[in-house]
Amino acid sequence: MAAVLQLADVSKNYGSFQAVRNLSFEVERGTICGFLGPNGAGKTSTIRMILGLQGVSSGQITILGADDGRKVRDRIGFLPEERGLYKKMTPVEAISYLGSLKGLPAAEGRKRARDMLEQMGLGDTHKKKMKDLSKGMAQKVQLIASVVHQPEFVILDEPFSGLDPMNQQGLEAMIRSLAANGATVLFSTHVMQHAERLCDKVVLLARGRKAFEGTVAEARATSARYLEIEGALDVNAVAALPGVGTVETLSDIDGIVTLKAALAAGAEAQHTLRAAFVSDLDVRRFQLREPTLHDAFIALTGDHPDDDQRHKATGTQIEEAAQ
Ligand SMILES: Nc1ncnc2c1ncn2[C@@H]1O[C@H](COP(=O)(O)OP(=O)(O)OP(=O)(O)O)[C@@H](O)[C@H]1O
Repeated sequence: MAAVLQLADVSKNYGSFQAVRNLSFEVERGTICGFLGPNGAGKTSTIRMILGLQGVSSGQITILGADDGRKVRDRIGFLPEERGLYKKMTPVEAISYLGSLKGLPAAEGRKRARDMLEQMGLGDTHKKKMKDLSKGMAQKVQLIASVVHQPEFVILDEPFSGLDPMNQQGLEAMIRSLAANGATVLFSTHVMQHAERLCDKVVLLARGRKAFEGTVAEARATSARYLEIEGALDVNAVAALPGVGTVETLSDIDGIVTLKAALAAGAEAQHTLRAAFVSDLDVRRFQLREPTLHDAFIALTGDHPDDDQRHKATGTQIEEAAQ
């Protein structure tokens, strides 16, 4: 598959501080790539270099065959992290104006703006000024403005931030439909769940360095499966069970603890559960969890990309021990 974006050994220094370090990765045409990392990892700096909005300190970037994003700006759609559209314009005016800067005729821009606003549930905002829209609404308008000229390559910097869960879902659908129509999408986020659901590929960034590049499944496979065990339990007794590696206490409420126990490669969770009952441990809940992208991120970088998401994990429940 042809790469529409290639970064080769790219670094960015701000004075003596190196925000991006020897970063190399590729994005193939027609795919959705998640650019992941906690706050301050260097995502925005990288995106600005990709777009040619700031120069690289060293290394090379090729985007849509060009050596500078500014040369192909009309073929790119960009949603910046800093939002704020022309406050006195209506959404239709703002969208068609930004489209016109990318070569889209005004009448066509207004028509597309009306259709896209309708699709995004903003059909009744036509007469309002941008300044009178809610933050989430204004963000959706800005998003529409960034893709109204139907760019080949869409770059979105933290597009999910500031949107409620319903609108986040709508944005996920929009990103999928952009890719289904042939566009390439690169979006940055520090919330792993969006990337987990959407991405063909993820690039994990930690303190300016690439920690991982590959599919979501490949990222997950770098992390161990684990057990979540709840009860009046002694950590050392759980650590001594067969197949169990390191044990972490997730919560302790009046002596009822929830433990996260890493499962050794090839170990059978059922075997561990049986041993727990034979040892007469007070197990009230026992679940086998598959590692999430979030778990993989922590395993790969030692960083927590988003503390709010820390305890959320999908998994297969083997058994709930009745009490
Ligand atoms: N113009 C600048 N001058 C000096 N330091 C900067 C500048 N821009 C960014 N930095 C620093 O570079 C590092 C990376 O910032 P960047 O905004 O690229 O990260 P990010 O991953 O996009 O984070 P966030 O999600 O918080 O925006 C941070 O430590 C930031 O303070």
